[in-house]
Amino acid sequence: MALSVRDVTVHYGSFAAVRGASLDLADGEVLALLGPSGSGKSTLLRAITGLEPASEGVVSWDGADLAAVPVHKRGFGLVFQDGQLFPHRDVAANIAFGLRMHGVPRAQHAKRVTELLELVGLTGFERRRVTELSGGQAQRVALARALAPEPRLLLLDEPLSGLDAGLREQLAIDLADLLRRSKITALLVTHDQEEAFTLADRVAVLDAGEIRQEGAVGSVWRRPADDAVARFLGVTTFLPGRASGGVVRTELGQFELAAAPDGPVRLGLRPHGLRVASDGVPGEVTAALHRRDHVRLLVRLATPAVETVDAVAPASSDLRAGDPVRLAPDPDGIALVSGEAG
Ligand SMILES: Nc1ncnc2c1ncn2[C@@H]1O[C@H](COP(=O)(O)OP(=O)(O)OP(=O)(O)O)[C@@H](O)[C@H]1O
Repeated sequence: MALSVRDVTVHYGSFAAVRGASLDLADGEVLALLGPSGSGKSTLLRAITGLEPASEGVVSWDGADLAAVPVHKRGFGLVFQDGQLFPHRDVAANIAFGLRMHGVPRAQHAKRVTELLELVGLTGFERRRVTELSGGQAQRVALARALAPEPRLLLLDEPLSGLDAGLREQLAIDLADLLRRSKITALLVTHDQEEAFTLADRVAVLDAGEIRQEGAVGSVWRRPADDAVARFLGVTTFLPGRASGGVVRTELGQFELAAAPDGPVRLGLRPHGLRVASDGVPGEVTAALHRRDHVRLLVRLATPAVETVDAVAPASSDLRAGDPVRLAPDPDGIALVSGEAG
């Protein structure tokens, strides 16, 4: 295991911002620390880098404890939300800074800078002043600078959150491609689930300083460990049911869920887990919100198990509050929630 974090607790004064966090990261793997604002993601990342002392626990690399290894000797590359470039230097000098710090001979700088600019999609930008870059370009330069000394671990703290939505999506795709192509081992902090799912192989979901669940992206999405994780991952309705042979019977109809163990289960529905259909559970629209590619509905049902649910209709729908509607389940929007209700 490349990175290993065991029972790490970090205090700010008497307040424990991270409690008993453990995680592992294998070579070439990308792990996202995902969680709401204030859940302790940045604090855990800072403890791993050595920027924040842990009051308990061990951070090790290939089995060697890093406690006595200073930040700049850990072989980690860092990228923050605001890339923190040197404003008075051009792009090449910013990237070469990382090389100088790691004793790469000056004669090799220009070639390496050119390679890195190509890697981040900024070929020919060497002489550009960093004050003349767009937000997205600046983050690409920050990434190139962090990658310059070939770090054994890349740590990214909300690297895309300062950018507008469209750019963020594009840069997330480019970054995911770069991490995979170059087989970079990386730890990413984000509060954005789409970003985490685009970039990471595995996610660790934090809430109130604790890692609540850790696993492959798909399994965390489909089987959240508890209600808090489920809510954070977009579940808005909880629904009891009874499973038998991969079919779950509920008051809102039958759901096919191969993973459901026979017996009582708890389902978590995301809004698109219920769709407007000609045949289904009857209800009345109480609100309709028009989104780019669908209409999000709030629907009052006549069932005792759940009174109000979120649902979706096609973008072309002209449903309004007060209209009668029927809803049918869509397995794609349904998760199996483990653990205690909360
Ligand atoms: N230097 C500090 N001194 C005291 N408390 C701090 C300090 N830094 C963070 N905290 C507190 O620790 C908790 C965790 O903060 P942290 O920044 O790690 O959360 P986060 O999940 O990264 O949040 P965000 O997504 O908003 O950056 C918060 O309650 C925060 O207020």
